[in-house]
Amino acid sequence: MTRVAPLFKRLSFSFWATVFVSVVCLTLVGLDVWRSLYARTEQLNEMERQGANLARAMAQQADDTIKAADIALIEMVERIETDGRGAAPLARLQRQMRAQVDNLPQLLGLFVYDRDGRWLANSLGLPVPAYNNADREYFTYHRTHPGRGAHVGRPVVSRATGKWIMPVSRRLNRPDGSFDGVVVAALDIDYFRRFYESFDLGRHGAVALLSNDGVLMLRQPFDATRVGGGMRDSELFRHYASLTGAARVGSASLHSFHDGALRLNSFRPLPHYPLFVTAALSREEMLARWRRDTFTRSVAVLLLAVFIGFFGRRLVAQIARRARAEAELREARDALESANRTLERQAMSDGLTGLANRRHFDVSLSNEFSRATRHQHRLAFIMIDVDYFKQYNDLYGHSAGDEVLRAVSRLIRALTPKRPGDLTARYGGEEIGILLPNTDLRGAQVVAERIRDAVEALRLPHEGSPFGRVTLSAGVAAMTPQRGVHLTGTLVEAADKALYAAKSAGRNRVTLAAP
Ligand SMILES: Nc1nc2c(ncn2[C@@H]2O[C@H](COP(=O)(O)OP(=O)(O)OP(=O)(O)O)[C@@H](O)[C@H]2O)c(=O)[nH]1
Repeated sequence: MTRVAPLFKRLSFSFWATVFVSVVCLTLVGLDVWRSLYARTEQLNEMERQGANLARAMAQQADDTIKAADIALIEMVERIETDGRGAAPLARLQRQMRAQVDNLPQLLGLFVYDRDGRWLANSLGLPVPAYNNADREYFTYHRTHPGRGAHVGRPVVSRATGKWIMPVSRRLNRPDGSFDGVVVAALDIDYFRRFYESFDLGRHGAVALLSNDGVLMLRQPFDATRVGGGMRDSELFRHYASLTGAARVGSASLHSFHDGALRLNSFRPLPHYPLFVTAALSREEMLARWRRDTFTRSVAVLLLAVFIGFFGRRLVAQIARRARAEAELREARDALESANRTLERQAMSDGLTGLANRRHFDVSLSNEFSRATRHQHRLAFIMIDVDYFKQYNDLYGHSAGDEVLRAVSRLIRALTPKRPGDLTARYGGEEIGILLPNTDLRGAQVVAERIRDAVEALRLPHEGSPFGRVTLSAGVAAMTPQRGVHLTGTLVEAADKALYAAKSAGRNRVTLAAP
């Protein structure tokens, strides 16, 4: 604290004002940068949440759609394997298949093929056998795989309807377990597309349904050249395939297989089938609005900071100018006061000796006389005169005489008591008076003797004096002034008379006035 406080005072107000304006501007800009970064993170988080929600909805819809068709297939397998393939059971089965297709809007048709791929029954009412489907991928799959689970095949264009379908199929077995044909549900690709079209994916977003072995089942926007094709080389598939378990529900920024754009891909597996969905949203598109907002606000904040900085600077400069002007005024006032004090001192003091002058002495004498009268104190006065000074001037010159007066004055000043009211003054010519309030005759005599003695001891040569050196004589008077009886002049006259007596008695001595 003790170090900080002086530092605070030493640095100017304009310095602190500059610091304040700078801190305000920097804080403003800093807060805006922080807010913008926070908004960006929020925007990306929101995008991730949106992608995850989309993926969840798509996975659920695909799973439910396939499951409904698969339940119909399970029932058909059960019927055929139980009731056999006679004309009557097949006619009954075909009626039931038509009813199923009418119930499920995602179904374009249900089909039964024998072990050679020939049509046994269908829900479309087409003559049997109309086509042979032994070449289809799902047919080959079931012929070569003894498993009884559902198989979701590559999307193909239906031979019966000419529409894009996704085949879901199951294997038919003989009682001995050997292959005996396939039942197929043809899912309408348009059914999925209509669902996907209901999502707002932005201009650069995309959603897709893929099989776990890398076949693109469906994509929105729809791309007929890629649907049913392999995507094993795509960044998306490689990333998904590297994940296992719960990690397959997640998201990653990946480059698109289709256009190379960087998108945030949220993926999720279907709960019951070896498929997964992905919802890809464009980071650039999502951040475009954030960029626009940030740019507009940043320009406004920067303008504000520049505005504050500019006017702050002007204000600080003005404050600094005013502070300088005030300092100059203070200096001028101090110089004036000092000059006044010097003038005052000069007006009250004697130029040659530096002692109080006659005017000062008269004022002090009057004051001290009144005070002594009021309090009935004694007031003493010593009148000092250099002996044979005229001769000294004549012998050594006026300047040398001045020098003696200065030396004697210095001595007298040094030896005179310094109590309040004591005053040493040049009374006139080579005469010096010493006013000593609260001092009796004896006390004043001691002072006078000490001065006389000291001057003599200086041994300043004086050929014109019988003593051979500069000496002085003093007359001492003291009184307790009585109101209406004494005047200020009374004390001076008494001292002057005593001085005259000292001169008459041979000089270089102190004479006391008669009480
Ligand atoms: N150098 C100098 N001389 C001064 C000054 N003031 C007065 N004097 C001279 O002091 C002398 C005073 O002489 P007087 O008082 O007549 O007598 P004195 O020669 O001192 O002799 P005594 O006083 O009788 O011992 C005069 O010649 C004045 O010219 C001064 O400021 N400087």
